[in-house]
Amino acid sequence: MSKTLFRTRIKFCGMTRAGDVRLASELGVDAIGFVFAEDSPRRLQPEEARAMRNAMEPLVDAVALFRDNAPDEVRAVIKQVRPSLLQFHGAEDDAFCRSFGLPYIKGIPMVGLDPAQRAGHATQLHLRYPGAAAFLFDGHAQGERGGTGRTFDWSQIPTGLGKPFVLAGGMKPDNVFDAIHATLPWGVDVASGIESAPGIKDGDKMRRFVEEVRRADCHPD
Ligand SMILES: O=C(O)c1ccccc1NCC(=O)[C@H](O)[C@H](O)COP(=O)(O)O
Repeated sequence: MSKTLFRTRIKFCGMTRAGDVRLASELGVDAIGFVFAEDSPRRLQPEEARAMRNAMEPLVDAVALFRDNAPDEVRAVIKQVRPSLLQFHGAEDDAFCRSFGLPYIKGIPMVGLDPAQRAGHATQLHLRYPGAAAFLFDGHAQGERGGTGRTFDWSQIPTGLGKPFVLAGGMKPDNVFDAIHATLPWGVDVASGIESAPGIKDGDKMRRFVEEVRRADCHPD
């Protein structure tokens, strides 16, 4: 596709208030993430997420995020919230991620990789998650939770993935322009960089974030 027509997708993650969801939709955000990971300060109950799902406009993806949740819990969320995509951030394998019949994004920790993991990373990811719709590269180490606002060394992003990738980890209005230029992701994902407190989104930061992504798309070189 011509560079001038390409548009970097935006996902706002860890929404907990219907007003924030409405503003995100108005700003043209592509996807909204609801967190069900047990240890998250942004964790929602399925009924809370359902209320926010109902505040979403058409043509915006609802993403349900899990970290080693039990299969029954994933199924209960799907039934109540009707997400269009699932996102897994734990030790789930491909068979588990696929078993719910929805496309899935696999979160990949990018901090603390050893040389063996770095070598042939794209191939390893292909073999481990053949069913993934996309990978999301995040700024935490294996076994840690995401959503902490930490970046990672973007030069470690594997090349030759053959699938879209989403850049996450410490994205904020002040660095997302440079991050897009440095890595050319399919999309960017942000949680804490648009917050005033965990789960409480800040309208000005949300607006500035979207403006900076649009600016990067208008200045591809
Ligand atoms: O957000 C959480 O609390 C969370 C908990 C457990 C696993 C993943 C979690 N969040 C992942 C994300 O929200 C995104 O990957 C995010 O873009 C990265 O977070 P941040 O660095 O705060 O932008």
